[in-house]
Amino acid sequence: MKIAVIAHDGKKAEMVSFLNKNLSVLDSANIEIVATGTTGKHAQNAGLKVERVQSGPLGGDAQIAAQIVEGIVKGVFFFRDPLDKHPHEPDINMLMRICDVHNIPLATNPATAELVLKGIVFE
Ligand SMILES: O=C(CO)COP(=O)(O)O
Repeated sequence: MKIAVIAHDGKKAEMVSFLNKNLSVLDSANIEIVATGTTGKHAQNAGLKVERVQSGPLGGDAQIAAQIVEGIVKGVFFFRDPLDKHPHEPDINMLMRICDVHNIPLATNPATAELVLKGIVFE
């Protein structure tokens, strides 16, 4: 199963630590990860194996949405920063809408991500 991970700048460290903490769970469930460009770079720099698409503001959110529409991505972990502004807010809203259109689990903070991951693993 493939999941997408995305984190705004203020949340990238939290995303890397969430992935590191759950590394063995992700591996044992054969979960592949696709990430937006800069989030993926941070994950790769921490030694994690992830596929990268474009950076979010350059269309990465749209690329992940397309993978949801195509039935490739089955869950989204999107650690949004509610205290920052994002010039590509329309793309962010579009991605969240596409998750709802296709009934794809969407975790927007680490607490929810833990619960969703448990659900995915024990599915
Ligand atoms: O902005 C983002 C999602 O909206 C994240 O993109 P990056 O991972 O490229 O920073």
